[in-house]
Amino acid sequence: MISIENLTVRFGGVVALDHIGAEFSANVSGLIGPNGAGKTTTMNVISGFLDAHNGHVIVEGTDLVKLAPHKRVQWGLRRSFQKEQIANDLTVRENLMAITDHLRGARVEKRADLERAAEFAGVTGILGKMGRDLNTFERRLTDVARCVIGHPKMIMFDEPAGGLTPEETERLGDLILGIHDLTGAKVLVIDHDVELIERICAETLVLDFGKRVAFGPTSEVLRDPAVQAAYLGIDVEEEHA
Ligand SMILES: Nc1ncnc2c1ncn2[C@@H]1O[C@H](COP(=O)(O)OP(=O)(O)OP(=O)(O)O)[C@@H](O)[C@H]1O
Repeated sequence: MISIENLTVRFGGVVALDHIGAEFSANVSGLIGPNGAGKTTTMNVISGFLDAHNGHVIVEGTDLVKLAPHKRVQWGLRRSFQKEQIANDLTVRENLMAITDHLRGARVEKRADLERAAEFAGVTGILGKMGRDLNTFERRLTDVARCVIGHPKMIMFDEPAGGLTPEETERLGDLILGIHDLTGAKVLVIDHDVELIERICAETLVLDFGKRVAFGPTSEVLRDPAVQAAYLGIDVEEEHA
């Protein structure tokens, strides 16, 4: 269970998140909303890039908002970024080792963990390739491998389908769906690709202007007129006229 309670973030006069609450029980959940809705702010608060003015994010009994950011990684929090954090002058293997090096455990276990993550993400064949030589999809797969290393408990993906072809998006969706079975982690996905969200996220939270518009099973949420008006740009008045 990922329990977001009363989460509030302000930037000066802008209320980026206004007392947001949602209890995600699905293995893969979605977070959607138009530009400026507060999606990235939510992810930044959970990962520790930003401080919340108020509220809690409780996962498996731990309030992540209260943990120091580096302790959140040790606890098992992982995230991907809109622009992947892959070092160009390191190989894929070295990029993955940058994660395992920061985790506790014996070297042999870390190596096995790395190999398992690489195999899962489908990057075993490119472990020797330099970061700068990777195409967009290979970078994204490397990012997935980074996220599943080291017994994660919660993984957040920020627009994972950005810049991918429909076929690549489908393969990435399959991978994300497999993460819980591999690691036991809960997954939270932000994306503008509603088809992807509908396919892989059992539950979805919709934000608009920092407020909760809807939360629940994804198919129900996407049919909600308030969501269609806010997110999909459909004029509800017109629809019902
Ligand atoms: N560092 C900041 N300083 C001031 N305002 C900010 C800052 N970061 C975000 N905001 C504001 O907070 C609100 C929420 O922004 P956020 O980036 O979370 O939205 P988003 O839903 O992720 O949008 P997008 O889909 O465009 O990435 C917006 O009004 C934005 O302008």
